[in-house]
Amino acid sequence: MSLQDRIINHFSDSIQTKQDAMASLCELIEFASQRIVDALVNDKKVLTCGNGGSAGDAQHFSSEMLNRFERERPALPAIALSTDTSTITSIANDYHFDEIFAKQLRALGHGGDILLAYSTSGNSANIIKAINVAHEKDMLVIALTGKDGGILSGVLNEVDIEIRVPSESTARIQEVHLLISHCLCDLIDHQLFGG
Ligand SMILES: O=C(CO)[C@@H](O)[C@H](O)[C@H](O)[C@H](O)COP(=O)(O)O
Ligand SMILES: [Zn+2]
Repeated sequence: MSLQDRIINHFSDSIQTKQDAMASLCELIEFASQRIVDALVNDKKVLTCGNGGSAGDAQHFSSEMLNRFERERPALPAIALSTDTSTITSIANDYHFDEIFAKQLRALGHGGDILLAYSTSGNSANIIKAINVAHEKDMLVIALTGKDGGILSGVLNEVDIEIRVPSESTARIQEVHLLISHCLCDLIDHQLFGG
């Protein structure tokens, strides 16, 4: 296969995954955006986490909340738990890598806040531990996953929301997670500020 054929395959697979996701996930994305808006109007915040490319997604979303998405509007409260290298390395060094999000959440999360967790496999132990802490604190969990949802899908409670991208490919799932994040930003802005 030529290099250009490989590129065409990546684009075709990405387009197909997005079409599959569009056909199955619109209602859940709408519902998730409404839960985030409910939290924000009650002076609560969104805490985000993820590993690797998903750490990038977590901070991408929080920066669009804190700064702006596509319009001028007030800053919205969000914290990415994947960004503070001093805190992350010390927790991993002194305790365990599985604790890097959970320990921050114990300090920063409050009842009514939302944990927005990104995991393509649903099997990252530090995400599972963060979800357990979120539940202890009466936070709602919105999980962006893929594949079969992994362990994560089994630890969510009945009010949590799992948005599972119908794909087995980590890269394709991440590409749709980014699109879903931008949908959430747009829907949040629209519900809060109109237009
Ligand atoms: O970006 C990629 C692959 O596209 C990688 O960095 C990937 O995010 C890492 O392998 C993560 O550790 C995978 O974690 P998860 O999505 O299974 O929770
Ligand atoms: Zn990636």
